[in-house]
Amino acid sequence: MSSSEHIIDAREIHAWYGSSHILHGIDLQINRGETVGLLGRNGMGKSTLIRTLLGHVKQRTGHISFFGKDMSKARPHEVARSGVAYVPEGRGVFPNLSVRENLVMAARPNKRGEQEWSYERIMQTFPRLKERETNLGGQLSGGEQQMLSIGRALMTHPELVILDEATEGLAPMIVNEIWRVVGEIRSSGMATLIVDRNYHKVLANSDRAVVMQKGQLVLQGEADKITNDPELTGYLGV
Ligand SMILES: Nc1ncnc2c1ncn2[C@@H]1O[C@H](COP(=O)(O)OP(=O)(O)OP(=O)(O)O)[C@@H](O)[C@H]1O
Repeated sequence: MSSSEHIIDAREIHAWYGSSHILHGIDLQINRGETVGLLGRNGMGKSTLIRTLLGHVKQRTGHISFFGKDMSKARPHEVARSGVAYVPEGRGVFPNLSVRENLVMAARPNKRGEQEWSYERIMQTFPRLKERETNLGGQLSGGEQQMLSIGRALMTHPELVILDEATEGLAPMIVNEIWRVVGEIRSSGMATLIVDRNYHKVLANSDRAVVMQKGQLVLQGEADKITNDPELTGYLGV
């Protein structure tokens, strides 16, 4: 596969916070339309890897390309323009704008100039947001804000959407809603990188999974194979 077919092609990534060496030579590729689960215990470097790919961690070495273009030194706003949407835990919502305004202002057509994820489609996908259409972002529950944040990401028509702990701290019913939407995104052909504590759900909803331990990738492969790997539970501490 040529590198331009990879959405992300990261090689030998190292990253530091001050003098703490956190990532130790990570190679990660994400292909078009692929759903990848990123697993590992707390503190193993998952968020740091995502933040490094997005240009938020300045102390980094290695090679990162997006769609075959060198982005090793890119800054966050340049990455954001490259077709990768990041949904951080419970953020990215404007509290003083309505649900509708939050969504409409994010809209950007896809490469063919179409609004595949239109406002109406987002309303169908998230019936709870439809009920809150005129409410302000700041009046929503945590789960609704998370849905709005995912909805905003979809309306930008990214090639890849990164969901970092999207279900963290939410009520079970909302968590189920979010997993349903993850399935819908997957079947729409949009690539996804998912981090979530519920590794069963991650594996059930991914094509491929990678497992991190102490800043390194220690296990990777097709999700159904990883599920049955006897080393998995050891790496996850479960
Ligand atoms: N801003 C920071 N400054 C210094 N050290 C940090 C910072 N953020 C994270 N770390 C450290 O980097 C290591 C990796 O943390 P990271 O958040 O990437 O792990 P994680 O796998 O995402 O875990 P979690 O699920 O707990 O977020 C940890 O040892 C953490 O304490």
